[in-house]
Amino acid sequence: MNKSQIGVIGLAVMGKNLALNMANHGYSVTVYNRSEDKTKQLLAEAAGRQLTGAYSLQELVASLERPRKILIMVKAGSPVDTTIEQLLPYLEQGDILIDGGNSFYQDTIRRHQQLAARGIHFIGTGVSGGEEGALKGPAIMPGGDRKAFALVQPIFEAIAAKVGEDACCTYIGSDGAGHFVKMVHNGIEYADMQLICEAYVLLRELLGLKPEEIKEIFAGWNQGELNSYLIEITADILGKTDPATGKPMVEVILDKAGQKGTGKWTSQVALDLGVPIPSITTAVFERYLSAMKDERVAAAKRLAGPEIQAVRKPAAFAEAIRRALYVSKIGAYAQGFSLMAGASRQYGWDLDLGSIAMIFRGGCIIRAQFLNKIKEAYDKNQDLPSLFLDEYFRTSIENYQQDWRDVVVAAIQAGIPVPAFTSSLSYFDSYRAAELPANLLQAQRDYFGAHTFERNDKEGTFHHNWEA
Ligand SMILES: NC(=O)C1=CN([C@@H]2O[C@H](COP(=O)(O)OP(=O)(O)OC[C@H]3O[C@@H](n4cnc5c(N)ncnc54)[C@H](OP(=O)(O)O)[C@@H]3O)[C@@H](O)[C@H]2O)C=CC1
Ligand SMILES: O=C(CO)[C@H](O)[C@H](O)COP(=O)(O)O
Repeated sequence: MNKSQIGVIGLAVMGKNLALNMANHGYSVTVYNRSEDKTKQLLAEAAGRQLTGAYSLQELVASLERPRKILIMVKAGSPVDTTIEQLLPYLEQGDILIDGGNSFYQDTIRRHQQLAARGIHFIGTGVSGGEEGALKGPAIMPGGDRKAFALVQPIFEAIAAKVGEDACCTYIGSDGAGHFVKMVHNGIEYADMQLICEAYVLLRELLGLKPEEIKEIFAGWNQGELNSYLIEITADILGKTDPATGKPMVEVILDKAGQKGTGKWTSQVALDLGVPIPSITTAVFERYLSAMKDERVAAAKRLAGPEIQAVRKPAAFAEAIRRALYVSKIGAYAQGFSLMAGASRQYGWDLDLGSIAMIFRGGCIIRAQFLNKIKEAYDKNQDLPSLFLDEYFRTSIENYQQDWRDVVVAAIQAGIPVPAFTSSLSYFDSYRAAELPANLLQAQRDYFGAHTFERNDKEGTFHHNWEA
């Protein structure tokens, strides 16, 4: 019997579609899932393609050509460790395990070390694009053993999304680098989604627009510099009707956001690395606040806010919202890319931020025309301290910052929460501030705890006798 070129374990949304994508590109694939029904269902759906089913891990391993290449697409966390443990007895030195789930990068570093000690190569790879991307072309962010990656590179590049001639797949760096970058991708995704939601609520509450009208505005925005997958699907969502009630679909969905944890990890890691990412963290907190639905409903009955005043020039204000959204988005991406730069220094990954922007251009959830500008910025200066300092982004903010401030002020005066717009703006203002009030903060620390301070007129560390 001919051996398959690659195996896929885990046939839920992602694994199933990645396996189909590989088969569609002419690769022979053996598929396995813990519960057999998913394997049988996939084989039935994919009749005629080069997919072979395996009903045990031993059978899967035996069906693969050497060195074996096995893509694990199971639920992130302990299921990945369980799967690896169960596979190990059947593997040989030189075999390659690939974890394509949303694994925490520290777990990937640990697994990489454990498997290296046994002569097994490990590639921790971010995969983004959801169900459709997995089938038609995701963005792929592989990290780990570079020589092992070379053996799977042709398969990854074949199935990845393409922008022009470029495959949205590039080697990211050693051990956990690929999963780190995917985690930050998701953190940026959280901020991007929150910002779009804030633009939507401003159009709804300040301009009194209906979903169908907001859909047209988003569709228009998608033709310009905001062009992106998330804006495109937002316009699409706003045009859908609930078949059961005839109401706009968006209006029958409960305002309680879910999350699987990658945004929270991004914020936790940023705190550990000492890199500020307020818009991303705010987006995580807003999901938590949204989940407190009962408490919010009770509070709404007791805590009054201002009356919302109608906006006098709606068309001009809608344009101001667009501009504020664009520059807030620049702020969120500046934070995400700073975090990757910080991690690159910390872990010695030597991340190529321009190449990362390039692979984000296609296949993934945050794909956007705007990423070309980020790529160009890092092509000009790969050590750029912040995207804000690139000429294109600096000029965009210069041109739009009055609208940014006007929109945030209008929202605050109307009592409409826009925490991501606001935190992006405050991040920008803090970043551009030559002086912050941390001088007073240092004095306070020294006053109550003798924590000492530096002076701006001479070198050294000082303590003042505050109570003298
Ligand atoms: N869904 C998405 O849009 C995206 C998901 N991802 C990531 O890709 C990975 C796969 O995602 P998705 O396809 O949504 O699947 P899920 O995250 O929903 O996981 C379900 C799969 O994991 C298997 N599984 C769960 N627990 C175990 C276990 N203990 N041992 C063995 N197998 C187990 C399930 O097998 P069984 O059928 O037997 O229960 C099933 O195949 C995850 O890490 C996810 O975070 C990445 C990008 C996008
Ligand atoms: O990785 C992804 C896309 O890039 C997934 O869609 C992710 O699971 C979505 O995250 P959450 O459920 O936390 O919103």
